[in-house]
Amino acid sequence: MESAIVETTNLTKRYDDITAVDSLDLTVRRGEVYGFLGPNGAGKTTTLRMLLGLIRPTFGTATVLGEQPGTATGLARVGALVESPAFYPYLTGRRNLHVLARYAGISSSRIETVLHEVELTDRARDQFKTYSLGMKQRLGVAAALLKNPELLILDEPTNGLDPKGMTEMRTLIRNIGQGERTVLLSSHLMGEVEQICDRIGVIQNGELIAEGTVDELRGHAELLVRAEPLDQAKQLLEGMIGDEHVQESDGALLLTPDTVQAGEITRVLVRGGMTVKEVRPVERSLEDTFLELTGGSQ
Ligand SMILES: Nc1ncnc2c1ncn2[C@@H]1O[C@H](COP(=O)(O)OP(=O)(O)OP(=O)(O)O)[C@@H](O)[C@H]1O
Repeated sequence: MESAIVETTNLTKRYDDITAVDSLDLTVRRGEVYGFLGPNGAGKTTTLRMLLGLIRPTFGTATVLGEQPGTATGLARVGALVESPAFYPYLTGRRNLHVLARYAGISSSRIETVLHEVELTDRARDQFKTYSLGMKQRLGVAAALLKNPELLILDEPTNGLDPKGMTEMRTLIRNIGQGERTVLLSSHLMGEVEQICDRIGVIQNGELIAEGTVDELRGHAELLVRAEPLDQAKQLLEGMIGDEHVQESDGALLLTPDTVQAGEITRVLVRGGMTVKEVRPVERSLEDTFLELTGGSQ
């Protein structure tokens, strides 16, 4: 059994003096929805194109479904929506899928299944040019699903969609990603990957700067402490848990997680003669983590 559906080692792509992707080591596991998150220009599309064998790495390797990217047997098991797919505007959605299926040697029996999967059955008789952007994008996903792929790769699937289209696409991706099928998608919207992905890889300037589940990346809650006098409380707590775990912010102290319990902190401060006004955990959002990791660029 394959340990990973996608695995890259030192994957690097250079264009002259631009390093678009820099020594990337990422792992996508079977059955998960993996979000490749990063600001514009971070190297997401370049990475996905390497995984599909559309471009060659400068260094490093990638394995997709146990094979090198771009082999015929590998590609038969991978569906992708990386560039906007070309559909015939005057043909219906269904007819367009027929053309693609025939071209790819896929049985037309899949067509109704995929139309149903992307919820386009009701509009399948309409010409492609009458579709909303969201429907066009969903037809693109339907096309990628025709070969019933084990791995579906989607590059910024909600880009350019209105809020309703985005919600529909996100629901669709969650549904597609249930069960055995693996989905790898890129996005620059952290709220989006937080909603739909099981695991996330954060990329910036071509480098993978974090990888993990939403919970792992978010980290544990910090502890907020308000006590008077604050500078004495700070000194006391620094002595107790180390300078690096105590930060002053807005007239309060923020203690990094996994160090001590609220009760213990309170006891120590009170015993030290300080007035304790508040000790409570503060949840970090993934947004905080993302902004921290990427230095605020999005
Ligand atoms: N063919 C190319 N020639 C030269 N530079 C390129 C080429 N393709 C990509 N780049 C550069 O590589 C970097 C990464 O681009 P890439 O498109 O992979 O980023 P991205 O994360 O997908 O961003 P976006 O969401 O804006 O597409 C950018 O600086 C881009 O300008």
